[in-house]
This record gives sequence, structure tokens and C-alpha cells, in this order.
Amino acid sequence: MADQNFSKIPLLDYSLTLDSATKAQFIEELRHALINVGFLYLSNTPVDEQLVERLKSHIPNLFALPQEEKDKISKANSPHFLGYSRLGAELTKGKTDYREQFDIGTDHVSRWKPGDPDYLNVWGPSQYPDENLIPGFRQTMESYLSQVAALGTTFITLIAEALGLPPDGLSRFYDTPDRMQHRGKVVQYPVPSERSESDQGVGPHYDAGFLTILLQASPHPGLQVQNLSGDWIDAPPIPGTFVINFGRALEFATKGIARATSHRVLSPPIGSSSPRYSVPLFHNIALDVRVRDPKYELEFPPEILKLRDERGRFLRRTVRFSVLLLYKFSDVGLMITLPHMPAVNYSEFESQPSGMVQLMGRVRSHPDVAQRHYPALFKQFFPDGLPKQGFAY
Ligand SMILES: O=C(O)CCC(=O)C(=O)O
Ligand SMILES: [Fe+2]
Repeated sequence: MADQNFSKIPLLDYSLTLDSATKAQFIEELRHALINVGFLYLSNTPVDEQLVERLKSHIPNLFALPQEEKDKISKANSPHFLGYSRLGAELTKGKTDYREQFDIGTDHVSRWKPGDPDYLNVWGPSQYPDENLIPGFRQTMESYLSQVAALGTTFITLIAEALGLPPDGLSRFYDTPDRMQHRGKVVQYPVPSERSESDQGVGPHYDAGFLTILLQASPHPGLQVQNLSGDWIDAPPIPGTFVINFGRALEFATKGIARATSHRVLSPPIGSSSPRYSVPLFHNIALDVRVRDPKYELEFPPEILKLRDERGRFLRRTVRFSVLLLYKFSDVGLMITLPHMPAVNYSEFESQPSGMVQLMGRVRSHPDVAQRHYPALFKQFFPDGLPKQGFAY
């Protein structure tokens, strides 16, 4: 049996899926990554390499725009939480994340109208900086997001097959493409100053959705993934690959077969000559779906459930204690810093439509945006008024 307590992130070759003679090997490798690791590198994808290089070359210029130009497209303008957020605006596990970011989604027109539930407004148009200041960025980013989102949509069919379902086995979680939006971010992790007390680029967290497709857009290491013993395993950039990881919604929808794995990013070491850059794309499911609603329940073959149970037993024997501690510490940390703040580990997927889970996450991350656009929800989350920072996770 494959080693379940990984010390390396598997690298899968997407081109194996294009030939019926090699596809089965890919599916088997994907099954292992889904059940035992929660992360993989993917090479030889259909995403245009020159487009990726063009995007990478824009990123330093994007962050070098004058602060006032970045602030013009602040998230505070957007009921969809799409736009720019300044350095140090968010906390994870009670500590400040040292990153600056632009949230930019795939093309979308909000379908919310007055009287509809708030969560239908969580998706909508993006904000881009003035074209004259960074010519070509918008077109590059739009093409990039659309190619990576398309890769995600195909990848969902491969996940279904790896879990013993037909290729369209997960399609019930999606709307038609015109009613979907996937959310990208362009992130800069600056080099901390000598006086900095923390190396937290972003603290340990799970992603929320089905899958994340991440471009590590500079050669810096820093991304780390937690294995079943609680050790942090490096996931350094590998040229020509994306990192793919699975989120809590997929874990819930697959009865715990797919693993959502905790990960974090360390800031570049003090003295580094340049910041780290990354571009995650969070591939979403439809807004109305309640993943635990019996109408979405999936039936898995016994041999797949057995693989989950073998990993489960292994997990309990060796590390359940430390996993529990991790949750406990996070709760305690949040209780000390903010008595009214509910701890988030996405257990909301148990009862809420996915759009509501997304909106709740955004409200926590960007209370200032929420106060302006969702005042009732803001009050529920922050009865004592605006905190200094939001919560990235
Ligand atoms: O920047 C990275 O490499 C990962 C970022 C991440 O995990 C996230 O934003 O959810
Ligand atoms: Fe993440």
C-alpha cells in the first residue's frame, strides 16, 4: 500500500489523461493524492505557458502601482469582495498575515436582485487598475483565469473517476458555466523587516471549496503542507507546474474520502532580495448547493470507502490527538482575541448553502466591506463594531 503519511507532494502528469493507454495510471495516482495527501503538483496542463509567463511578468508592476491607484479599486467598493486589500489587513489564527492582494474573479454578472438572498451577490464583476498604468494586464489576467477555470472543470471529472464515480458524478454541484464564477487572487508576500516578529505569510488553514489551482509565480519556497503526523512538508515551486489542493466542501461532499489538508505560507527570509508571488484560483461550486443535503448525496464503491477507512484508522492511531489540539488552540486563540467571533473550520457546510458559506467567510475577512454592503450580517458577526483586522481563514 502507498505510504499514507506523506513526506513529498506527488507530481502528476496531466498529459497521461489524454491517452486511454495511460489514463488509468493517472487516475490511480490522483486517487492516492485525494485520499492520503490532499495536495499534488500537476505538469503538462493545457494552460498556455506563454500566457503564464506574461502574467508573471505583470505581477511586480501590479504591486508597484502607486498606493492611491491600488486604493481606487479597494475591496470596500465591491459588494462582491473583489478588489485590492492592503498589507496586514487579515489575521489567521490570531496572527497578522503579511500579504497584499488583488482578488479578481472570472467574468461574471451578478444575478442578485433586491429581495434575493444576500449570498447570490457574493459573485459579480471584478475591478481592474487603470489600463494605461499597466497595459495588457487585464486581458492577460482574464485569459489566465478562464484557462485555469476550464482546467478545473475538466479536473472535476477526473476527481469523480478517481473516486469510483462516472466522469459527470460531481456535476450536480455545478450550475451552467454562465452561472458560475471562480475566484482568483494575485498575492504578494513581502520580505519582512529586521524588526518583524513573525514569518507568517498566511497562517495554517484549510481552503473552503472543492479545489484550488495555485500558480507559484516566483521561485521562492515558503508554501508548506501538513502531513498526517502534523509535520510541515515543503511544497517549493516546480517550474511548469500548478499546485492543486482540495478544500473542505469536497471533503464534506465525499464523506471524508477526499482530504482537505492544512497548509501555510512562510514569508521570504529576512534579507531576501524580492517578494514571493502567487496566484491561487479557488474553483467554486454553485451558490445554492447545500453539500450535505440528501439530494446531493453520493454513493461510493466499497473499495473507495475502504481506502478512506484505512487512512482514518491510521489517522486516529497516530495523530488524532494533534489534529484535535490544532482545532482547540485555534478556538482558544480566537476566544482570547475576540470573544464573539465564531471559529471557522467550514463546518457551516453542514447546513448552509455554499454561497452563504462563501459570504460568511468574506464577512469575516473584510469586516469593513461587510459593514458597508451587508450591515445586518456585519452586526451578527461583529456586535461590538469594526475590528482592526479581518480574518483570512
Ligand atoms: O500563496 C500561496 O502559495 C498559497 C495561498 C493560500 O493557501 C491561500 O490563499 O489559500
Ligand atoms: Fe490556501
